[in-house]
Amino acid sequence: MIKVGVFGALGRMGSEVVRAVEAEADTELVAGIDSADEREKVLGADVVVDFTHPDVVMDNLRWLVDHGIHAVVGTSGFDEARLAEVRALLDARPGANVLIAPNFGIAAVLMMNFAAKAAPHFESAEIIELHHPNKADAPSGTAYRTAELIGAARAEAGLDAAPDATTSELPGARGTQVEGVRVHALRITGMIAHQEVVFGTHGETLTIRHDSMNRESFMPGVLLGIRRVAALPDRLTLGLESLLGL
Ligand SMILES: NC(=O)c1ccc[n+]([C@@H]2O[C@H](COP(=O)([O-])OP(=O)(O)OC[C@H]3O[C@@H](n4cnc5c(N)ncnc54)[C@H](O)[C@@H]3O)[C@@H](O)[C@H]2O)c1
Ligand SMILES: O=C(O)C1=N[C@H](C(=O)O)CCC1
Repeated sequence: MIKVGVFGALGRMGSEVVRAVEAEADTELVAGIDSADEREKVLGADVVVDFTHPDVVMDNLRWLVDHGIHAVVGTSGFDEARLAEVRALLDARPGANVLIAPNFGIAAVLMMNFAAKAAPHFESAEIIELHHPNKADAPSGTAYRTAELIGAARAEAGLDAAPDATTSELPGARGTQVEGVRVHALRITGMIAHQEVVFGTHGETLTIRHDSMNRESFMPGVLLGIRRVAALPDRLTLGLESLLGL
């Protein structure tokens, strides 16, 4: 039996994780805590799942690593500087592994993987992410990671910057840039989590689209993380790709 704690248990994702952990035969909920609770309630857990907020997740991770508890993290906001900080934390303390996944949807992971594969073959590439309007961060962690993957694939292929003749622009009209890739963030009532990656070359375009229709869609990936995090070969794993054999 895997003993699981949940940080952010009253939130949209955390409450779904609590339900999923309670429903499985091989996982047991030690405690679900939210911002008003003491973290000590999860002592005794093998794994803690964090779906909180980018402003608090680093402090939570520090605490988990200090206490030797494996962490499965879905909270967004992990840029290279934060990942370096997590590596330093892990180097200083033996014991816990950390899995950080920008998106636990299996189809979302495939979408990112396909986008990275397509990237060297197109001179233009832009990302449109669409989410519910209660989302705190923009662009999404998924869009950020997708842009990093596309940027790296373009650089490796020796591609120049994507063509763009814009010389006059209202601020924001062309989105933001991550690793040279334009990212546009939409916040739309009725939506959950969606992304389009649009590629173009002469006479052909390719659009790769992913849609999460509900938050249950993330649970198979979260449960996979819970089951595998303790035995992962690296102390820090980024994304579900290696767990899916990608
Ligand atoms: N990786 C993925 O697949 C995935 C999927 C969905 C959402 N997310 C990310 O997960 C995060 C949470 O999303 P959400 O929609 O559930 O947000 P939410 O606002 O519904 O839930 C966050 C919860 O965390 C609680 N919280 C805040 N600080 C805390 C603390 N210090 N300790 C414990 N709990 C605390 C809040 O009170 C709230 O209940 C966001 O960063 C979001 O981008 C990731
Ligand atoms: O609902 C959210 O918030 C989501 N956040 C993640 C992100 O920032 O990419 C994953 C999708 C849902």
